[in-house]
Amino acid sequence: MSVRYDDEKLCHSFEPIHVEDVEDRTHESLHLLLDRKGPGHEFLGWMDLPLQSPEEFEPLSRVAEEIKSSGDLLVCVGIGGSYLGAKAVIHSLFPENDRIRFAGHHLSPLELSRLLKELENKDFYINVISKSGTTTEPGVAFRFLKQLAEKKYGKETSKRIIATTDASKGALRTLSEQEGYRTFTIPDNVGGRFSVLTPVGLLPVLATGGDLKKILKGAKAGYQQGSLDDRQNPAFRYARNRKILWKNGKAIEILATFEPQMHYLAEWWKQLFGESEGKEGKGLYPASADFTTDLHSLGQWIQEGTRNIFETFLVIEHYETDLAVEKSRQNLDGLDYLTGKKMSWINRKAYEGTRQAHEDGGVPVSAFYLDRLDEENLFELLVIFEFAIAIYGYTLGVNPFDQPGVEAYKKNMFKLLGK
Ligand SMILES: O=P(O)(O)OC[C@H]1O[C@H](O)[C@H](O)[C@@H](O)[C@@H]1O
Repeated sequence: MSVRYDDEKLCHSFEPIHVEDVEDRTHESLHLLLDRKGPGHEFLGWMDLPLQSPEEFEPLSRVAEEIKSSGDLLVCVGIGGSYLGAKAVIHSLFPENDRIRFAGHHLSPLELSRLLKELENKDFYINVISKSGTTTEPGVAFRFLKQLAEKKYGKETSKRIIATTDASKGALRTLSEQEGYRTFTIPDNVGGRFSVLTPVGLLPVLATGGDLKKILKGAKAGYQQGSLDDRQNPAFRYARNRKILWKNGKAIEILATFEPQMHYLAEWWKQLFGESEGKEGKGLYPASADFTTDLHSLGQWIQEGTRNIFETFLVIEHYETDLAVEKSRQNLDGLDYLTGKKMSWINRKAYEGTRQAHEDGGVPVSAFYLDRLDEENLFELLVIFEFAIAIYGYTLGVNPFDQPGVEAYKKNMFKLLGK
């Protein structure tokens, strides 16, 4: 177990009467999930994914290896759950990898033009990812990218495009079969935002250097923690705390980290939580902050603004790469008091100081500690978050596995586009 949830101080701030009531409801919700009897139970395939064995991924590992060893760029085309898991993991673990690009998660002519221009002079693979196979943003981007690939590679194009989509439905499946692309399947019972442990997340992550065995080890540890039928289960405690805070008028949760490499992890978390809990007039607004950067912008608001927020920190305990401050000749910058101190230690003190300040300012705080930033810790955390939001959704009485509200903007857009 490398991921630890610390909510001790937070729990002391709760009135016992609030805890008891919510604790029972959370326990029922955990059971609803484990017994697979709650709303949306047909989308619980994500619960089985952490228990897969590396052998089950052989074809996927082979393609990932082919891309990795080619030295070519990999362009991942997808939006929402079809790109955030891979982006979160790659940005956290391999930020130095300059052979991955993401497209299809926006409608910007500027960004897409820039990418197409860059690709003119480079060799590339495309991994187009869409569960429905009909999403507009990746569909449009893929049309441009496919045309460029066809111009460049002619008949060889089909060797350079890999589609990750539904087993039988959707335009992407039909197109892939007609064009002879290699395909990987997103299981029917796994929703997009829960798909990081399917080919959706794993092909890009493995092609970028991720270690499958470590990934599955971490995911299994997350499963063991998140599915534990015990009130010490961190996903259970986190869900219960969120419910108590929501019931007591908190509207916004800020997921805050002191590690910029975890920026996209928070973006992944925002989709996972936002789409799962924000419905029927209920749910917390999942927001995020990058510290210490945002302490110089949002810090004022968090410290003294409307008291409808609480904060969850993501903290890395040990850094493999570190720097120590060296003594200067004249101490002109006044920083000699830090001589010999490591950056990780300074970062930790910034966290401790911030946490105390925010607690003093009336912000309820808890934290997830990761022993280090690697595949095992990261996937353990991702799976704990998946369990937590499923349990929390059930405490609210909503179906955490649908997202009916996302259709509203699409309807209007399609009308305006003349679809
Ligand atoms: O994978 P796709 O079918 O292209 O869907 C991509 C994303 O878009 C939708 O609008 C949903 O709200 C998301 O949950 C989903 O992850």
